[in-house]
Amino acid sequence: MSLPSGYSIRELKASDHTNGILDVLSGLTTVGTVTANAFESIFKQWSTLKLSNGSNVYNPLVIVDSNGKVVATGMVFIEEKLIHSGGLVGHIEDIAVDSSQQGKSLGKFLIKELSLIAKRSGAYKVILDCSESNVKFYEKCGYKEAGVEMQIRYD
Ligand SMILES: CC(=O)SCCNC(=O)CCNC(=O)[C@H](O)C(C)(C)COP(=O)(O)OP(=O)(O)OC[C@H]1O[C@@H](n2cnc3c(N)ncnc32)[C@H](O)[C@@H]1OP(=O)(O)O
Repeated sequence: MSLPSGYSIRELKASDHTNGILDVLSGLTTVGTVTANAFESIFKQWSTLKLSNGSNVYNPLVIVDSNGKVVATGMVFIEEKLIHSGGLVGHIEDIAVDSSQQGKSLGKFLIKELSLIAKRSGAYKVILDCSESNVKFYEKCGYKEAGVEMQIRYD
């Protein structure tokens, strides 16, 4: 599977603050105020954290169009556990494809790349939470329903 012509995938950069990523994420949920300083500080924190095996904990990716504008984004966060002999679990988070770019397999490509990062980092599984309306999409990406999400909110 490859990206459509004109699109490319890469790791998030500190300079992506002004590159459309926050607009893309607003198609997923409320983004709120993220100043350039806050973006840089979060980016630095994500870039710094490492697992015991040296792999990155945070792995944010973006897909950009031929003008370099972010049109899709998502990340896999790798959790280091005590169980499963110090096993690693990937958590797919904050997946969003710009509304004008949906249906071009960008989301599927992004999930494939994020899942591969988790596998290469040593994860024994990758999990995610999604709405009922996105179940079919994740099934097309090879994921299967397992368990029920529970939450308590403080916002
Ligand atoms: C862990 C999380 O972050 S969950 C939150 C996911 N994000 C959102 O809901 C934000 C808004 N939605 C989006 O950003 C996008 O619609 C996404 C990420 C859900 C899908 O991205 P797209 O690039 O549009 O999907 P893509 O074109 O790769 O679709 C892959 C396949 O899934 C199918 N598909 C995509 N979305 C859906 C859906 N909601 N229901 C059923 N099938 C779907 C496509 O038809 C395609 O099928 P095919 O391979 O047989 O042709």
